[in-house]
Amino acid sequence: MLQPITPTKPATTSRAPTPSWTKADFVPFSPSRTMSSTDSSPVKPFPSPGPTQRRTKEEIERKKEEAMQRLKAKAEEKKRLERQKKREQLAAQSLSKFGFKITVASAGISRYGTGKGGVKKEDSDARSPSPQKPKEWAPDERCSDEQRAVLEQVKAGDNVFFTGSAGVGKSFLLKEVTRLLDHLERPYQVTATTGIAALQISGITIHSFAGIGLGKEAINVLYDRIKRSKEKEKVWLNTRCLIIDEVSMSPADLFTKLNILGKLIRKSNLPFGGMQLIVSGDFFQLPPVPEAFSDMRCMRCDHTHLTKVDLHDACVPYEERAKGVPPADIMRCTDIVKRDGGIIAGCGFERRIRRFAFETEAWAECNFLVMELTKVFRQDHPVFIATLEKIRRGICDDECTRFLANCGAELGKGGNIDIQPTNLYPLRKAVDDENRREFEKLKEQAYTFQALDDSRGAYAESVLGERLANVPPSKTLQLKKGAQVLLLANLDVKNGLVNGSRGVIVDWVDRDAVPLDSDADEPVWPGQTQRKKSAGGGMFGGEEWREKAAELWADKQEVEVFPLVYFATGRQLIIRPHTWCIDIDKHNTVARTQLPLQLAWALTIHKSQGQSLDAVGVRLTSTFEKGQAYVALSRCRKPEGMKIDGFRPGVVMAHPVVTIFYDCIKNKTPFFITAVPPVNPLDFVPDFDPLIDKLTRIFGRPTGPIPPGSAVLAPGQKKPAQAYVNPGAQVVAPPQPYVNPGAQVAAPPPRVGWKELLAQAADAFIGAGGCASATDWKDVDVNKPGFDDASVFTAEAYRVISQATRRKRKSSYSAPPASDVDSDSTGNDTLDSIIIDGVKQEKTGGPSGGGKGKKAKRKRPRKRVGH
Ligand SMILES: Nc1ncnc2c1ncn2[C@@H]1O[C@H](COP(=O)(O)OP(=O)(O)OP(=O)(O)O)[C@@H](O)[C@H]1O
Repeated sequence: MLQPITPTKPATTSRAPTPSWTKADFVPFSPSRTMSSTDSSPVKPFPSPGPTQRRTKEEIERKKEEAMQRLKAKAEEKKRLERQKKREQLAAQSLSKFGFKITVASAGISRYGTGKGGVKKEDSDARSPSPQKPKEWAPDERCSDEQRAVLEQVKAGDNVFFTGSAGVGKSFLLKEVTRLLDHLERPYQVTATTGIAALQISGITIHSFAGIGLGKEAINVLYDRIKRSKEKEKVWLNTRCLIIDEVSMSPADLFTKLNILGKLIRKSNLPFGGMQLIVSGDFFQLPPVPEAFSDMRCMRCDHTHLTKVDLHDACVPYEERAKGVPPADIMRCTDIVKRDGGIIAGCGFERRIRRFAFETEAWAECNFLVMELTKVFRQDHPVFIATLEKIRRGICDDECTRFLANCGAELGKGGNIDIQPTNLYPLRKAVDDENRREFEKLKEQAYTFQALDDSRGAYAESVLGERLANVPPSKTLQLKKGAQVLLLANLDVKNGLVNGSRGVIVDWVDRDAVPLDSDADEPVWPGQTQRKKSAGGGMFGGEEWREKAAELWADKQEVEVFPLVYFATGRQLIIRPHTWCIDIDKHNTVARTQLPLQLAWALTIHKSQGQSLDAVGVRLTSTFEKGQAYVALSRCRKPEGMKIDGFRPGVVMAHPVVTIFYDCIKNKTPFFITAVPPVNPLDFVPDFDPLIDKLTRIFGRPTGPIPPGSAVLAPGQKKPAQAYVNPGAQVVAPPQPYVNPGAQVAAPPPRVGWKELLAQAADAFIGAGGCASATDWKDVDVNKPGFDDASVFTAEAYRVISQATRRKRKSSYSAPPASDVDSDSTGNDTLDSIIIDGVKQEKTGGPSGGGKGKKAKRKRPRKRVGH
């Protein structure tokens, strides 16, 4: 074996150096020479050959081989760059035809400056200030006075809601807000209510921030989910300031849940647990997608059986009818009597079905400083701006109709708008038809991909086709090189590859290709970013199961390639199959595996919200939603770049509640007035929760029935008490509940405690023959098919209680009782220092209040399960 040349020896010199070894030291290497363990003579190292030594044949061969490799690598690199350039050209060409530009964004976020990119660290951390904090901060010089005023309020720490028509620069201003927060070193999170809106402001979705998935479940389920993950909890705890864009698309329930979750996780009774809230949006634009009646779940106990009940006037203690606000339905969580005699207990919780976030108590609690931006930046044509403002408010007079009829004169005539318009349609079907037409124009070879559908449960199997008939990932997907595509899944949120991202297919990659380089400009191998990290191993929908589904999908395809897509964000990605699961109920799920792509020459109006476009074709024939026509018509920068089809005054609609809300903002009058106090967050936490004692000390014990809610304060109103004495208020102030003398006033439903609920559920479970007695619960496999919600609930509750009891017993009351059971606590809020209303409270009684002395023993009542 040869020793490496030591660095002290020059590798090449003009003269041969004198060897530092003697001839006697040189022992030629002979492979036959073996070393025996008994050989006592010290083995001398083989000396390195000097530069004058002749190279061996093998060495020459090796060098030659290396040189060849280098040449090959160089040639490949050259080819790669050429291929890359070609792909970029193709992508740029195809996207720019539609007015999209490729913006090469670096990975992560530049915290100071543009605020571009995703979250640099793990998603778990709020964006905390970086060490290179800019010394000086000044708003962008383009900011208007209104925009500067918003920044001042943000700086002051107020909860701010800024609103205004489309194009007044709300998203633009949010970027300025993040620059300001960076400067102030105030940890913040930038979120939006949809993936595409989040992409516009380089943020994440509000769901992703909160760690609540779709957020449809009851508050206690979501709370549990967050508490079980240290990372998710850390995000909530570390965020000082929460930014939410496109708040108009946030369902009212989601806003309510986030408020309560914020309080519970941050252990503070302040709205959203004391975070500063900066929300922006225009409620005249598209509203949140309404929840189907069959999908509604109880916010308190996650029961799926809700029934509509008559408005009992005693529960409507605020004035709203005088303003013309239509009364909202009340849904009550009720029992289900099963055919076999068992009962799945409902908790009796009632809530009013509201659509918009501003209709909730959570909104009222936040006491937003409402700031309306009025200067429109997207358009500069004064008549166009005035027309859009009328349409925003649901007004369409002759002047508007005439103006809109003359729009789009230059489009397609080779004038100053030479890009192909992006067509916007209200319905997905029309979008699909147009995409197919454009697709057929491409001369490239078409590849077809068939979806793989699967189901769990007998019922799911019977409705598989029906349930998957209208989902966006199509059953048969045809793609070609050069096709414009839309991503249908959040593949890499940090790098802006989210549901709605636009790109072009620039190449085909062999399915068996080895993982490619992870250069910034190279395709990221899908395994790194596309694998959905879902728990559950081989279970239906679990990670292993998804991998298997992807393999089965691949076996089904006739072609063995994946598309390489170049996105408008400047990133490219090999797109592999993705699986979507739709839960019908606990035991039935349908799933589709397909490439998460859709052709995208045309877009739905929903997907276009928040975008500015230079050339648009607006097709309004089948407009079905309030605000839809306004969103479509306000996307284009110039009237000459917008061609309108199917316009009639009837498509211009504004939601009456939104109109009332904005009138209140304009007149500085209260929207709703309420005497209902904010709900106690503990109404949504089971009383066997391990942290219940600690939480009770912060929030107090809930008393009385939970009001059905939805009583909202006016923008700018301070407290409910002040609302009634506000002399400036121009509305009839009704402090007394409205009681209809003719109506039979139904009594509010009795309060059902968690224990009763649990007992009822247990009875139902045992009654249904689930197991013989309560003690058998611990052996229950809750994942076994055939178990209904109640039994799962009961069995899991049993587990929680027994775990907590075991932990308590283990500690033998020698350690602080609450922290014993608080296995999920972050550790900085033990019994000795708890946070009440955002203020750290020191517990008295211990030496120097620091909690280092012996803790007082505390007798804790033994908890029993229902019966
Ligand atoms: N102060 C400003 N100076 C110059 N341009 C601005 C200013 N504010 C916003 N803009 C530009 O106006 C256009 C529209 O802005 P932006 O998308 O932020 O509006 P928006 O209110 O969020 O619209 P939408 O409600 O449709 O989402 C963008 O091109 C943006 O760069």
